[in-house]
Amino acid sequence: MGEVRITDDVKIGGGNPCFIIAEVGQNHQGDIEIAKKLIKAAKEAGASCVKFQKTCLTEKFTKKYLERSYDNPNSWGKTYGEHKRHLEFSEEQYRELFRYANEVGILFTASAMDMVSFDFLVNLKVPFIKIGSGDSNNLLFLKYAASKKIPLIISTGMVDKEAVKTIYEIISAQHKRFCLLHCISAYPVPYEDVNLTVLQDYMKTFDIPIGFSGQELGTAVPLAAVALGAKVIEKHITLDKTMKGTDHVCSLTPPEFAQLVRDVRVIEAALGNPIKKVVTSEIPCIDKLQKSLVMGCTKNRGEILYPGDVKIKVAEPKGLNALHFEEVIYKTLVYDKKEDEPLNKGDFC
Ligand SMILES: CC(=O)N[C@H](C=O)[C@@H](O)[C@H](O)[C@H](O)COP(=O)(O)O
Ligand SMILES: C=C(OP(=O)(O)O)C(=O)O
Repeated sequence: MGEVRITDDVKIGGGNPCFIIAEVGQNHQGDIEIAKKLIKAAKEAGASCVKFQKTCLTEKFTKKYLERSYDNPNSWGKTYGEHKRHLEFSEEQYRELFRYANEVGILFTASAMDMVSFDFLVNLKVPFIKIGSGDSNNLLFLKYAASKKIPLIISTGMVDKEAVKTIYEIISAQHKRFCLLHCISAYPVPYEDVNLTVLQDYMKTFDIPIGFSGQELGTAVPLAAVALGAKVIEKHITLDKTMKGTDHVCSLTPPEFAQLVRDVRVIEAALGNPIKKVVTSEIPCIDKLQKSLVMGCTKNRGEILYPGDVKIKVAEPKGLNALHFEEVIYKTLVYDKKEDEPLNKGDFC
């Protein structure tokens, strides 16, 4: 699996730490101060990056769609257009947030929800661009994005494996600086629909870093994703899950996000390497509790050690590691030995 370079210091894939994206999305309620609080919270939680969603409404939606009534508790307007306009930051506000994230010291980017937004983000000089699941079937956009040669992280909700292969082919025809995220687009995703083992299939099929964008509740599923080898994790972050908005319910609060990051780092450390061996930290327990070979009875030099004559016990001093039991049986004692005395190499021949 290749590595994707995001900045001079940050790479995704290989042995690099899992890249953890705090997805603000539209959980800022259209309020730049809340957006800044979320950037700060993402930094303090230890996220690798904070992400927004940039949309040019007339590029992403048809006029009719924007005029459609959007009458629900998460709506910020009577029509979908009013709702989205309320949530959309201007380019100037994006520049302000970008500067703020730089000051705070966290990578900043957004998903480009259309080509106009893609160009804006390229000009803003974000380190990579996210393409959300809403564009996983948008082959024109994917070709355009690939041609710009900026690193991409692409989610694959709402399509099947054939479409994911098409995404892979379109981008890799131009470059390999991209990652694919397994994703199911529901808010929240029922656990039975997550199908996390798709990650393993992606890892077998594609020679690029694979990650997971989770819209289910809690942190168990992204943690399992890391255990399965995900190199990118994306989760929504919110100041308050009860706020108005479609995504708050499946988001993590700052303390939950911080716990996720800590747990991801624990899992990465714990995955270690697959060669089973005795490790240094076990030595005190070996010294204290590992069993060794001792005499089961008193016997003299020249006598044969029959199976019942050798016991396996925790002893001090220790005898031979008990794994050598079979090598001792039917050997002849070279010294006199009392019951419970350790049996060592050289004590028999
Ligand atoms: C597929 C996709 O774009 N999903 C995004 C990323 O997860 C979401 O944040 C949507 O923007 C959000 O759920 C839309 O909510 P509403 O329609 O209430 O503004
Ligand atoms: C829709 C998005 O992401 P995902 O498909 O990963 O939820 C996004 O990043 O805007």
